[in-house]
Amino acid sequence: MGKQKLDQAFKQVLDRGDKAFVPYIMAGDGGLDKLEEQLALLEESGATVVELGIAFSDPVADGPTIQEAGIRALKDGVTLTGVLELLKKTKASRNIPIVFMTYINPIFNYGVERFAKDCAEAGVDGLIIPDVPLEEEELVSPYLKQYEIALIRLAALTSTKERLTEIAKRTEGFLYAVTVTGTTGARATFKDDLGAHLESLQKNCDVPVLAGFGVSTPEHVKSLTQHCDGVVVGSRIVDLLHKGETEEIRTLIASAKA
Ligand SMILES: O=P(O)(O)OC[C@@H](O)[C@@H](O)c1c[nH]c2ccccc12
Repeated sequence: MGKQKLDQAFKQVLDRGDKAFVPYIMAGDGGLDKLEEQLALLEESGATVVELGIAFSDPVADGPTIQEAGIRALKDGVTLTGVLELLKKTKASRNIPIVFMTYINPIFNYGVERFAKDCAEAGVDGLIIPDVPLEEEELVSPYLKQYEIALIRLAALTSTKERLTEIAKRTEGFLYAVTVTGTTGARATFKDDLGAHLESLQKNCDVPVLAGFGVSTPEHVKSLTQHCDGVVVGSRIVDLLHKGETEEIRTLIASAKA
């Protein structure tokens, strides 16, 4: 459960010499009744952990692909409550750890303590909350600690060395190393010194370092994972899932294998 389940999942993958692959999908894109099947597809395809997005009306960190997926989910009437209920009901049919990506607003609206409790009951093992900086995480961290839910911190390219060190020290589950300055979305290339940046993050971090934002091809996965423990892929997966291109999804996930 929780943090421990994440640690075990990463250990298993890294011990056999593979890299971690964390796909992101928008919960309820295509209808909430499809979620169980989508999670099963990702688990079968060899994903290490699934990052599940909760649709929100003001997704400040997201680019067009994920914004559109969020709009589709919201139009379909998907809510945080609905997602939690579905995950709770289908928990027994799943082995793969789940991490929520949600902005802080829906959590406040739901009630922080109740949210942490219901996440634990639904089998949500970790959280990514992009609009809660280090200085404000006390708003949620005590409750997450109580239910052993990992708070995954994001390391931005623009942060100072001191700040990055603190983030790497505090993070739980994994460190989310953001590879670009800007919003989510598939990109063609990365900055030249990204490898060195990822390696320096790894030096200060006891949990796996995963690179995310812009990662969209098997070639990206191969080259980035020379410098870190794995990748997070969002927009490309959202796009392929929307188009029903499941074979492409399998190929992309398999590219993290040794
Ligand atoms: O879509 P990309 O560029 O592959 O990036 C991953 C990303 O989608 C996923 O991790 C994510 C979706 N929304 C976020 C908001 C903040 C941080 C991360 C995310």
